[in-house]
Amino acid sequence: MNNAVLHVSEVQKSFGGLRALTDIELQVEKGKTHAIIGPNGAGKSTLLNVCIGRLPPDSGTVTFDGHLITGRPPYEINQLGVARVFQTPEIFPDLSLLQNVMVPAFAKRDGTFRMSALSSLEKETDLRDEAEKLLEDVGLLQFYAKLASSLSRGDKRRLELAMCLIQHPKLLLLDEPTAGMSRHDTNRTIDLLKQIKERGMTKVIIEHDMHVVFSLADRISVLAQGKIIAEGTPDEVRGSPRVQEAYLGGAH
Ligand SMILES: Nc1ncnc2c1ncn2[C@@H]1O[C@H](COP(=O)(O)OP(=O)(O)OP(=O)(O)O)[C@@H](O)[C@H]1O
Repeated sequence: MNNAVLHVSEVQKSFGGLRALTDIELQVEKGKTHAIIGPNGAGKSTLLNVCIGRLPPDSGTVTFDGHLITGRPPYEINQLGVARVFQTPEIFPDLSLLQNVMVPAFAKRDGTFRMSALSSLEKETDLRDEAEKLLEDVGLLQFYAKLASSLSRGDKRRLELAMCLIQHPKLLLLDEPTAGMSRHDTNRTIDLLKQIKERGMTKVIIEHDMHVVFSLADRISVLAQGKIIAEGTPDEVRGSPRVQEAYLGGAH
């Protein structure tokens, strides 16, 4: 695939005697939404952590936007344009929602962020306007002055999404972005992620909710026991007997 912005090649990762990833090949095309699905313990989060530099692979390479990023620390990979939303949201609990969204933009622009600079943050009207717009997009504007610690888990997830979007990443990695959300909020998040796609952002989504996967994905890779057992369009994956046997089953 010539237009791949993310290319994972021959990646292996073990934890002691457990092989979490075996010979992983993944190519994510620019501007597309690529879902990674698979049963619990299949290796999805491990793969994402390898891509963002949180875990070094035992062997193999990860290339992003022409840069070899294998073994580089997470902040360097982030500076290259990779942002991610985690299963457990990583937010600043003692800051307001608005401050939470502004901090990553400030940090990206200046390279570092000092808490002492926080009071000057809110005087940056362009940044503040953009942060408010993003809070509106994720449905949290009415709570902008509240402390982030007061939010539900699903709302923290949406706050973290806004914190990612203000960085204007080239690649957004989402680990179960709708977990803990009501069906209404899930659908709202799907709509938001569709809008982001229209802006040309590439996304990799790990998701258990097949409604979310089939609403958003251009391509799907299926992981089972650390191996990619299928890759293709949603229709191809849905029709694969191997996938049905390994994962989708009757329940999905
Ligand atoms: N830091 C770690 N140390 C030891 N084993 C780990 C570690 N992280 C993951 N594992 C193991 O590696 C395997 C893959 O885990 P991983 O979390 O990547 O799966 P997953 O597909 O994301 O699962 P889930 O859908 O439940 O989040 C599992 O057997 C898990 O127990």
